[in-house]
Amino acid sequence: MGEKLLGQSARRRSATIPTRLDLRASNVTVAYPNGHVALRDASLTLDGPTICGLLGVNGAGKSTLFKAIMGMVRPAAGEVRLGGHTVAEAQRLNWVAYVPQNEEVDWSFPVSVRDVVMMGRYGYMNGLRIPSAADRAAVEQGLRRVGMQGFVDRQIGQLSGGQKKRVFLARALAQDGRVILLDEPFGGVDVTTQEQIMALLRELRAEGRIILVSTHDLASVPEFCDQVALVKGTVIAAGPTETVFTPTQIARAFGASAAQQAAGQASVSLRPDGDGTTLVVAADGRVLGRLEPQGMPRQP
Ligand SMILES: Nc1ncnc2c1ncn2[C@@H]1O[C@H](COP(=O)(O)OP(=O)(O)OP(=O)(O)O)[C@@H](O)[C@H]1O
Repeated sequence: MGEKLLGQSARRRSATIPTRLDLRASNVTVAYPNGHVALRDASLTLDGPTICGLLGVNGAGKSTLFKAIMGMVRPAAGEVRLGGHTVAEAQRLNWVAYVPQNEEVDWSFPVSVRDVVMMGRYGYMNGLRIPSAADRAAVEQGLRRVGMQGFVDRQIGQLSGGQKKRVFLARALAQDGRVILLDEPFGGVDVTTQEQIMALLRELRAEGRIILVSTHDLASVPEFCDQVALVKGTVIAAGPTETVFTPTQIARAFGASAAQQAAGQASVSLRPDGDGTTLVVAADGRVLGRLEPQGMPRQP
């Protein structure tokens, strides 16, 4: 009976996966129970396959947008659709996989690496959660792809920060999500691990998935993001990296002083103007943009 049910749901999944998947967040507003509005009227469209960087200061609303895409918070207004499906339907189809920030996980919980990665398969199992041969193979393959196959029986709390991240990536791989959300995958990892994770994300894009990555590592964005979404209480700009990851837009999202560092690679400087605004100036003296006191851009 269980096998039969599993077979039916597997058929349903394969029948409904579109060849091109899109993610559409439309005018999403999220308020937490304490009344704090973390996102207001946020819209983002991603036509996969793609790698999109989600950028913004601490508290800008990046994790909240992830939670809305995963169905962990219900928007007070607006909606998220994946391949035309609601978030609840996409969850049933196992489309959305999530790699959390290390800080979000209770590492004292006594589970092995195998158990954590197997969680990615729960959506494919019946109520008894007895792994099939396919589930075990997906777990093994996920761990192999992130180079953690040698740690399968280790308690998750006994791993380094970078190793924990790789295990959660393996969980997302085992889940075979069409949309993969990564919350700061490069925080606290060494350069080699960062390069390995980037290479893996490129592979996942080549497999047709949508990858949405929140990161504070702005320097790496032009190298590995096709698109960028800037978040500041809403999505203030989104689109191809070359058009959105510009000094003026970075200054808009990160504020004047942070933008000086963030946009250092683009050789810009910020210069106060007489009327209380700030000029964004290129190395050759061209004025690239002008920031209003509250950080909103205006044409020079
Ligand atoms: N459960 C909650 N209840 C109330 N407010 C919350 C809750 N979670 C987050 N917030 C607030 O919502 C805002 C957005 O938080 P969010 O975690 O989405 O930011 P973020 O961009 O992911 O930040 P970071 O870069 O620090 O991870 C912040 O002001 C935060 O304090």
